[in-house]
Amino acid sequence: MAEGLRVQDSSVFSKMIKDVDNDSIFRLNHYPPILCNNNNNNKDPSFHANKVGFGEHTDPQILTILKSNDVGGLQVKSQVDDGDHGVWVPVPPHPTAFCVNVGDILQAMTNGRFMSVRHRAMVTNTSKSRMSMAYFGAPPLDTCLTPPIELVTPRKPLLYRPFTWDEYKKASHSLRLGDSRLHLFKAT
Ligand SMILES: O=C(O)CCC(=O)C(=O)O
Ligand SMILES: [Fe+2]
Repeated sequence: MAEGLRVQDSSVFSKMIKDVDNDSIFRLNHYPPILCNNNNNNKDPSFHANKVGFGEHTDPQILTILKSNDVGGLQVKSQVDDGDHGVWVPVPPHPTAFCVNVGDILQAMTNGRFMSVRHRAMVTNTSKSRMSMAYFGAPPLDTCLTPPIELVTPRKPLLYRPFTWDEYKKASHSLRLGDSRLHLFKAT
């Protein structure tokens, strides 16, 4: 990504994740099937369960590498503008591919060239559990997050003030899952 952005230090993003003190995490999510107490045990083909299993959010870290079993449910929101007019686009499970999401701090570190993606997981299956696993690459807590100088120009001034990953995590604890956290760090 750094090479694609013509950043001289091409390890500027990867070195944060490779650091021995990185704060990366690995999470397993389990979405049990929706059981419904209707009279025909959900065998009615017109019955479509549709519930939010994991609410709309952006991942706060640098990037996420995500994979699920063969049960669908992941959706990403397209074109989020100020009026929040995006539409939900399903991301079907793939047997051999991972889904890679840009996280909030990559958005800050690329000065908005890459945008963190709003996504959610729906539960639509009435018979089979959905399982997903996600690796969230994060820097050490005390890393100062600010874009490389090549990405800050008079035409693209600094969007977010420098902050540490620790500061970002603490600030987001005061917000709800779906709230936008990055705006707390907007440069003035
Ligand atoms: O289960 C999924 O596909 C998405 C999970 C997710 O967004 C997360 O764990 O942050
Ligand atoms: Fe997520």
